[in-house]
Amino acid sequence: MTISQELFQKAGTLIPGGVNSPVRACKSVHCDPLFVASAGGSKLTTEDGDEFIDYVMSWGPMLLGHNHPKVAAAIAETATRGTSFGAPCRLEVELAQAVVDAVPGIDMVRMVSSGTEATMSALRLARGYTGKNGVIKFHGGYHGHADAFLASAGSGVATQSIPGTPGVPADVVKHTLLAHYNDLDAVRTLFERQGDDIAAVIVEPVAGNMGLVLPKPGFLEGLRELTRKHGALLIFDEVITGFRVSFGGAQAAFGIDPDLTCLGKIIGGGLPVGAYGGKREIMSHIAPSGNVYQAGTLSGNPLAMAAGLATLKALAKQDYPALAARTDAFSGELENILRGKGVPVTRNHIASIFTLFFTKTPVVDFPSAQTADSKAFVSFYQQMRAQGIYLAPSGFECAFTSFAHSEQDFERTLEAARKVEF
Ligand SMILES: Cc1ncc(COP(=O)(O)O)c(C=O)c1O
Ligand SMILES: NCC(=O)CCC(=O)O
Repeated sequence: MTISQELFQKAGTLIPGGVNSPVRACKSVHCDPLFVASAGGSKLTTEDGDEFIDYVMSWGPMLLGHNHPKVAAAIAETATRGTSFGAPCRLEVELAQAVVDAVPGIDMVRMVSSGTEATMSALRLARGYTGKNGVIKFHGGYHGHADAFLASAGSGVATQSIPGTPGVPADVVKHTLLAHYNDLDAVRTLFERQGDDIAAVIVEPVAGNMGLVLPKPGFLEGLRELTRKHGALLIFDEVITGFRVSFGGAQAAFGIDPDLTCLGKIIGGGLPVGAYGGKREIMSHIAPSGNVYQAGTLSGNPLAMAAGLATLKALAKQDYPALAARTDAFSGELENILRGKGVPVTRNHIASIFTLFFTKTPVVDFPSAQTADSKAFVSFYQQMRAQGIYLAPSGFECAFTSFAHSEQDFERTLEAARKVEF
């Protein structure tokens, strides 16, 4: 047995499924998870001493690469002054300023400790602000694990084929309305039928939890128009796309002005941070300036703020278009290699994110993502992992590159792909 396998066996007796988040268990690719001992730049090193080129990057946060010296130094320096105050600190103001400066739709922002908290709180605010209950989400969209969002969710819910999660009351689910991503007509119909009681549309502006799916031209614009028309809020869940699709997120890249924006992952530089923000008039309804309650013992934690701030400062100096072009070229070559082996492949790419779907069908929504051949994916995943390439263990997730990935990393990855047999 490897050390990872020993640890996983022990973990299984102590932690449900042996993991603290289901997607890590690698169940659907019929592998045991690798236990990571350390990470630096584009690489992970396991407890067994094996090195992997990482395209998971902690599920998105590590856009600068693992253990970036500036981020590590900021955390260490801040820790010398204490780890949690439960009282306001300077770093919260500085990170809030950095977020407001970067993200066009955010005038005010509230820090929380995860993406789940950000989306859950944004929905509560939308309901409190509009006095309505309904929320439209998209099939295959994942917004964390709050009750309202687990219906037809992507990511691990899709990977494990969990139809409707036990434990979520029907009284809650009845307020969640579903449409297919990129299907504006379906959203229009929901508004026509039930518009009086729809508080918000929540959308990943670029979907990243059914694999990567780009918005069709006009889709996001249409959501903006429909929500305005019916007095509902448009919530952009930019937990993946924030600071990644561009420094100002997908909203800056696509020129759409959402009412509320949810952030997570990159904003914490690898520490537990989420945030939700938006128009001053709406945000001022949050307690204590307003009556929509939301709180957190560790919200605005100094170590987390320091990591986020150091990350955003370093990212502001990075060449996003260059990384996008390199990721496009690399993922395009990967696509060519696989196609050359006779397997059908559809590639979706934006910025430093891509997904290769094992299907001929263009992937524009959850049903088309589900046409991908999961057997081919499992085989690809296993053979790549055996050659030191660490991909997300599900066809419904994205591959992430980072500013730390070198051309040599890409070349080694392509070399591994050339050896894969289907
Ligand atoms: C788009 C999106 N929203 C929300 C979340 C939830 O964030 P967290 O896992 O930090 O709770 C995730 C990822 O997990 C996500 O990808
Ligand atoms: N794209 C899905 C996630 O990032 C989730 C990570 C997790 O639940 O561990």
